[in-house]
Order: sequence, then structure tokens, then C-alpha cells
Amino acid sequence: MYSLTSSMTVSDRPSVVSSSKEMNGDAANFSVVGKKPKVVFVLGGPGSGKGTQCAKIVENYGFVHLSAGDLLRAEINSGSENGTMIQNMIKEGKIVPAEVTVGLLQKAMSESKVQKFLIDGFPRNEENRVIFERVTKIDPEFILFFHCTEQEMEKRLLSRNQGRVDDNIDTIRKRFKVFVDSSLPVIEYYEIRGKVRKVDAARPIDEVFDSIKPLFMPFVQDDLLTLSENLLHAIDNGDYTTYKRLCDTEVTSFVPEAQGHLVQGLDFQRFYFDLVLETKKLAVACPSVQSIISSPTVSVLSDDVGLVTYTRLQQKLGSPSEGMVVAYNETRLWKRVKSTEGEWEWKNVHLHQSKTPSS
Ligand SMILES: Nc1ncnc2c1ncn2[C@@H]1O[C@H](COP(=O)(O)OP(=O)(O)O)[C@@H](O)[C@H]1O
Ligand SMILES: Nc1ccn([C@H]2C[C@H](O)[C@@H](COP(=O)(O)OP(=O)(O)O)O2)c(=O)n1
Repeated sequence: MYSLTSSMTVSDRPSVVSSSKEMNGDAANFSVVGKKPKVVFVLGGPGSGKGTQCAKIVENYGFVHLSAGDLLRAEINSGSENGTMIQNMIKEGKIVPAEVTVGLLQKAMSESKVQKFLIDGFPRNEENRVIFERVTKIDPEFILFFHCTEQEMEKRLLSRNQGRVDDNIDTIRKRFKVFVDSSLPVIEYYEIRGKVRKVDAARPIDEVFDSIKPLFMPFVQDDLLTLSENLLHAIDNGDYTTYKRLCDTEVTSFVPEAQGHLVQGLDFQRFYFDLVLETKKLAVACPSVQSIISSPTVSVLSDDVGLVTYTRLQQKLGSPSEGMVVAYNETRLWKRVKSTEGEWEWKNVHLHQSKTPSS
């Protein structure tokens, strides 16, 4: 079990007054729209399994995979003016000038709504690292380093069968040398700064993935906190569409209004959203509400279940109880399910809310 304690501000239960924080209705279930980009660099020799593991991380943790090699190959295929130069360098196993690669990465990052990136095969040398840092000012969360013997990598590359111009024995040997001479010093640079997470990549695919899962738990915790925050924003804004998207259709809840009864499904909550819309239509003045979440904890209980608990300090303005603060303890249980489109999504499956004894 992994735990995290931090504190953040969120809005509160159904209210006719819009929250000051904007909800992004298009936000994917996993996404952290509007947040500072988070970057994990994925390094390792050619054939160490970077791309293979990245695909699993993307599926499970909602990262955007940016493979520097794939972006360069796409640039060749697009017929760009740099295409021939890139093609020749890749054929020779050489590293393409950093301005080109960083430009492609930067473009891809700026076009992405989700701001959690796995940057694979980068930075491959000091020049890559320095220019990326200078241009983006991003400090990576950590460097995932796949360690594997050359013998094993060679065997994998020779049977990769993706029709790549560089997967032949001569170029493979050159790439190994470039990796040792140019990429290992970058890994050492980050090692000194405590950023390298070394993985034994010579094991079977699923074993490698199991060993890297714990490294991604802080991102899951962050996502669950963000989703709880998004849910409260939706409630605050009377945004039933987002609320419904984030909740399981069979969500259960213990809330004070239900007088100790377990409520199942969305109808009970829907009533409050309808009330908000109705009140808006009638333009009735209504109290504005703001809550502070204090001392949240997020526990990831398994790959598919997470628990978020916090105390909500609710401030009310414009009502008879103006200025009054009410404190609630809330526990939200989140479950990860596959959508009909085959994508993983977190759904709120249970809420337990009670007033704190002093409220
Ligand atoms: N742990 C592993 N064990 C055996 N084969 C693997 C493993 N990981 C990846 N492969 C295979 O090795 C080849 C190279 O993997 P890939 O992910 O493309 O490496 P990289 O992106 O580091 O160059 C692919 O054909 C892939 O299916
Ligand atoms: N940062 C990078 C990444 C890749 N390249 C070029 C040079 C590399 O040999 C090729 C292929 O890289 P890719 O990461 O796709 O594949 P391997 O890890 O070598 O299997 O692309 C580069 O010039 N700069």
C-alpha cells in the first residue's frame, strides 16, 4: 500500500455559484489538464525493451508516449527538408542534432492535452539533455533506466522484424558503441542527482513491468486526488455530465442527508443537480460555497482500487449562516474499470461523508 499526504483547495457540494476554478469538460479520465508537465525519461540500450514497457505504462497509467526515434522516423516519412539528413544519421547509428529532436518533442508536448510524458530514447547525449533543459525548463521526475546485456539486446533487435534500416548487425554494433560513449554519461549525470531508477530489463516482459509499477504509484495517487478534486468541482458547478462520467452508475454513498441510509446509484445526487439548474433558471440568489480540503491521504490498494480521504472545511457566504465553517470527513473509493472503448478509467464507487464531531 502506498500513501501520500498533501493538501489542496477544492470547491464543494452542489451550489448555484460557479467555482473560481475552471473544470475542463473534455478532460480525459486520466488527464491532468492545466498542470505543469511531468516528464519521465526512458533510457537503455537499443533493444532493452523501452518501447515495449512504455506501451504498458501508457495503458496503465495514462502517460503520453513520445519516442524520440519514432518522431524522427515520422519526420523522414513526412518528406521534411531534414528527412534525408535524419535518415542518413539513423542508418549510421548516429545521434541526430538536438535542435531537430527537441523541436519535435516540444511540438508533440504542446499538442497534447494530457501533460504526463514518457520520453523514450531521450536524452541520448549531453547535447540532447542540455538543449531540452534550456528550451523547456523541465526537470524530469526520474529516469527509468533499462539495464540489459548487449548479447540479449542484439538477439532481440535481430528478431524485432519491424523493417528498420538500423536493425542490422553492423548498425546495431555502432548503436551499442554510441550508447556507451554518449548515453551512459547522461545516465551518470542523473545518477549523481539521485534521479535514476535502474531496472533489470533482461527478465521476461511482465516481470520487468511488475518491477516498475511501484515507481508509478505517486502518479496514481496524484491522479486520484485530481479526480476527487474534479468531482467536487463538477458538484460545485452543477456539472452533472462530468459528475456522471466520474462516478460508477451503481455508486453507493453514506451522506448525512440520507439519514444513515445507504444510497445506491446516481438518482439521489441527481436531485441536487436538478435543483441547482432550477435555481439558476429562477435566478434565485443562493449562498456561495467554498471548501478547503485538508490533510488528504491517498492509498493505492491494488492496481485497480484506490482510497482518498480528507476533511472538507466548507465556508458559506450570503446565507443566514454566513461565514460559518462546517467540516466534513469524506472517504471516496475509486475503482479502475475498462470503458467500452477499451480504455482504463477510474470511477468513484463509494462515498462516505460525515460531519466532524465539532461541526
Ligand atoms: N523483456 C523482454 N524479453 C524478451 N523480448 C523483449 C523484451 N522486451 C522487449 N522485447 C522484444 O525485443 C525487441 C526490442 O524491444 P523494444 O521495446 O522495441 O526495445 P527498444 O525500444 O529499447 O529498442 C522487440 O521485438 C520486443 O518485442
Ligand atoms: N534522442 C534520439 C533518439 C533517437 N535517435 C536516432 C538514433 C537512434 O539510433 C535511432 C533509433 O532510436 P530508437 O530510440 O527508435 O531505437 P533504439 O533504442 O535504438 O532501438 O534514432 C536520435 O538521433 N536521437
